[in-house]
Amino acid sequence: MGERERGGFWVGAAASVFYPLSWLGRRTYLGADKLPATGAALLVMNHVSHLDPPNDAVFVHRNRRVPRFMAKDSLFHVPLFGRMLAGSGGIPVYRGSAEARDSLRAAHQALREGKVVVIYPEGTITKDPTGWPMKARTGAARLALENDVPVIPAARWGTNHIWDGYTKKFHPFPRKEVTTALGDPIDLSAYRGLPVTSALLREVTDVMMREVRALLAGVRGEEPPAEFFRASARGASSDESAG
Ligand SMILES: CCCCCCCCCCCCCCCC(=O)OC[C@@H](O)COP(=O)(O)O
Repeated sequence: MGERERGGFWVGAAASVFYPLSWLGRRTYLGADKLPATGAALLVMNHVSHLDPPNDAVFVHRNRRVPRFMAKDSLFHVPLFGRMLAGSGGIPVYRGSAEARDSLRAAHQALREGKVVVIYPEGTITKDPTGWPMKARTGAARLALENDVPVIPAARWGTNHIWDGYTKKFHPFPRKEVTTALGDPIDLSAYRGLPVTSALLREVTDVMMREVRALLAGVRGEEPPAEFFRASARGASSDESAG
C-alpha cells in the first residue's frame, strides 16, 4: 500500500466527528479498489440521507484519500461545521444562481490539483419516495466533460434507514446495514471534444446517473424504475448548476 494522502488540521477535526457518525451503520464497501490511489477523480454519488457525507467521507478517507466535497453554500455558514468544511477543502455550490459557475471553477481547480472531488449531482436528497436517484442537475457532467479525469460512479444505501431526512426519524437500533459500492470509471470518450451544449450535458448527466442507479440496483437487489423521478418543484429540472 502506498502513502496516505495528507489532510490537514481540519481534515483531522472532520475525521474525529465523522468516524463516530459512520459507526452508526454496519458498513460494507464494494469495489473500493476502483478509487484511484493517486491523482484526480470525480466521485459521482446518489444522495439519500444527511448521514451520507459522514459515510462517504469516511469511505474515501479509509481508502487513503482526502475527499473534497461539493456542498451547498449555506453549510459553510454553520458555526464550526462551516469552518471544518472550508478548512478541509469543501467547495461551495451556490445552487440556482449565476455563481454556480464559480463553484465549478473551484472544482475544476481541485481536479487539476489531483484531488478526489465528491459530488451529489441531484443537489439534494432524492425526492423519489422510493429512494432511487431523481433527474440530476448538469453541473457534474460539465465537470466530467471538461476534465479528463476518471469519473467513478458510486451508490450508497442504508444511511436513509438510520436517519430519514424528510420524516426526521432517527432509527439507530437495530444497527442498519450501510453499503457503499463503486463502479468502473464511466467511459465518456464518445462525448469528449464535442461542443458542450445543454443537450450534451443532459445526456452525459443521464449516462452517469444510470450507472449510479445500476450500482444502487445491485446493492438493493431490486429493479430500478425506467425513468428518473422528476421533482415537481423547480430546481430538479435541466437548469445548469453544480448539483
Ligand atoms: C473522515 C475524513 C473527513 C475528510 C473531510 C470531510 C469534510 C466534510 C465534508 C462535509 C460534506 C458535506 C456535503 C454536503 C453535500 C450537500 O450539500 O448536499 C445537500 C444536502 O445534504 C441537503 O440539501 P437540502 O435539500 O437543502 O436539505
